[in-house]
This record gives sequence, structure tokens and C-alpha cells, in this order.
Amino acid sequence: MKITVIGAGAIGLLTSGYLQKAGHEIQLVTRTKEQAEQILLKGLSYKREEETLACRVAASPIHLSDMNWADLIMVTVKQPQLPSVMNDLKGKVPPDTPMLFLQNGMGHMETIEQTFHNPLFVGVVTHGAMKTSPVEVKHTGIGKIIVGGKKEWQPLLLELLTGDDPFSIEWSDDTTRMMEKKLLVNLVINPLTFIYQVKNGELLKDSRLKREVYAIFKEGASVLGFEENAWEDVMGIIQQTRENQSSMLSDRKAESITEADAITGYILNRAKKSGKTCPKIQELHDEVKHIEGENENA
Ligand SMILES: NC(=O)C1=CN([C@@H]2O[C@H](COP(=O)(O)OP(=O)(O)OC[C@H]3O[C@@H](n4cnc5c(N)ncnc54)[C@H](OP(=O)(O)O)[C@@H]3O)[C@@H](O)[C@H]2O)C=CC1
Ligand SMILES: CC(C)(CO)C(=O)C(=O)O
Repeated sequence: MKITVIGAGAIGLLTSGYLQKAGHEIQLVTRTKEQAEQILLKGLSYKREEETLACRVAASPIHLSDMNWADLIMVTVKQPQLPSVMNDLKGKVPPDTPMLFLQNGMGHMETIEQTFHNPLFVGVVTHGAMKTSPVEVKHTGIGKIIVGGKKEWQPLLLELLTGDDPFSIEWSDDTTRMMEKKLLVNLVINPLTFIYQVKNGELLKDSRLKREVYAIFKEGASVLGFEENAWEDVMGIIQQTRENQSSMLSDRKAESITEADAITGYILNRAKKSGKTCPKIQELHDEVKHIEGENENA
């Protein structure tokens, strides 16, 4: 399958590497001309434990990329970058080209559906990935990608779902629940790792942090309607990605806008609609926004 991956960050580089290895042809779309040139010159490499895998992929900056080439377009930019990417893609993607969106958080698909009437898919990623240079990514935690969309479009994605271990892609018939489960994970991990500037695994090592993790889990699970047994799943993903620097902590280090509005902000809105209060999540949200504001003004 010919796949255009938009966003050559941690997830874009990781998925491009593994999908190319699984036999797909990749066009990697960057924001800058400089990154595309480096990828063309050096290829990309993805590192898992002691093993480094390298591959060659096509690359071009978004304003020069051909959106007619691919059988599938995967969008792996972060939530705050989606509006600009959507704007760049408007009128350029053929109406029957399937598009798969792999963002953390919720709320984005409603906006995307208003602009694109293509076969749309949404996915969640539980891998840990850290970009270590414009052409290199470290696979810091093995998870999976779960995707979903309208059932009648599932056959379109079947070819993609044949990814090799440890890069498996699964289909979900219930995208809302799939996204809510991932939202609960990000709610618990991302803001705390951002605030305390620790790797995911530290959340389980430090007893004070673990208590905070549980308090956030309780509030989030109540808003999203999860039972106590969801705790095990959340713990499992923290454990799997213990060596990862969460994507929100990466934002702090890069002084970029975070995905807080689509994670803590989304939960707070949803709680408000159902008359619930989430003091702990409110506190976290305010703290992340405060630090983000300080970075912006620096
Ligand atoms: N990293 C992780 O471990 C995980 C991340 N996720 C989620 O996956 C999504 C992607 O995250 P991640 O890969 O970490 O993020 P990164 O910030 O590493 O990557 C985003 C990439 O998008 C690029 N980009 C921004 N604007 C444009 C544009 N207009 N055109 C083309 N490219 C653009 C950025 O380029 P530039 O750098 O030049 O600005 C950057 O390379 C997020 O929603 C995140 O929450 C989910 C699970 C795990
Ligand atoms: C899976 C996890 C928690 C990995 O760190 C992630 O989604 C993120 O960093 O945003």
C-alpha cells in the first residue's frame, strides 16, 4: 500500500519505519524543507533496545507534497497543529482517499468530519516513542495501534492491519470507547509527567505520585463511566511505557503548546455537562496551562 504519513515526529517516524519494513511504500511529509532534506539524505532509523533498524523513505515538506499519490493518508501531528494541517490539505486530498488520524485526546474528529468527507479513520497509539533527531526515533515502549471507523470502510484498512510484531495494528468496532480508554491513560500520565518532568515509570515508583495518579484516575473514570478494573489497564500502559518521556513532557522540553485542551480540558467540559466536579483534574489543567503560558512568554 502507498502511505503518506504527515508529521515526521516521534509517532510519524516510528510508524513510517515499521510500515516500510512491513512492505508498504512511504511518503513522509514534514513541516520544514530542512527535515525532508535530511530524511532524503540520511534515511530514517528507529531504535528498539539495542537494535537499530534503518530505512529509506521518500520525504517532502507539506507545501510541496503530492496528496494524490497515496492509497492512505495518516496524520500524526499533535492536536494544536491539526487546524493548520487541515487547512493545508483542504482541496488537495482526492475525496475517496482514506485518512487515518492518530492523535491523543478527544474532540478533534468532529471538526475533521466537517471538512473532509473522505473515508475517515481514527486511531489510538499505546507505544512509547521519542524523537532523538530529525531522522531518528527511539521505540521506548511496545504497545499497539488500534484503529476504527465506519464498518463499511474496514476492508480499506485490511492491508494495513497486517503489520509485523511488535508493530501490530488492530481494528475496534467501538471507536468512542477506544478513544475514551486512551484518554483515561493520557489523563493520568501526561499532565503529571509534564508538571514533575519525569519519565512515565516514575509515576509508579514514587508513593506520593502514585496517590496523585489514583486520585486523577478516580475522577476521570467517573466522568467517562469506567469501573475500578480500568485501573489495571492504566497501570499496564504506565509499566509498558515506563522508559518513555510522555508526549506532553516532550512539549514542555520543546516549549510547544500541549494537548491539554483535548485531554484535561475535554474531561472538564464533559464533567460540567453532567454536573460533576473534578477538583484534581481542574488543578492539573490549570497548572499545565500556567506553565505553558510561562513558556510562551519566555
Ligand atoms: N510520542 C509518544 O510516545 C506518543 C504520542 N502520541 C500522540 O501521537 C501524536 C503525535 O505525537 P508525537 O509524534 O509525539 O509528536 P511530535 O511533536 O514528535 O511530532 C509532531 C510532528 O508534526 C510535525 N508538524 C507540525 N506541523 C506540521 C505541518 N503543518 N505539516 C507537517 N508536519 C507538521 C512536527 O514538525 P516540527 O517538529 O517541524 O514542528 C513534528 O515533527 C500526538 O497526538 C501524541 O499525543 C500517542 C502515543 C504515544
Ligand atoms: C502512551 C503514552 C502514555 C506514552 O507515553 C502516550 O500516549 C503519550 O506519551 O502521549
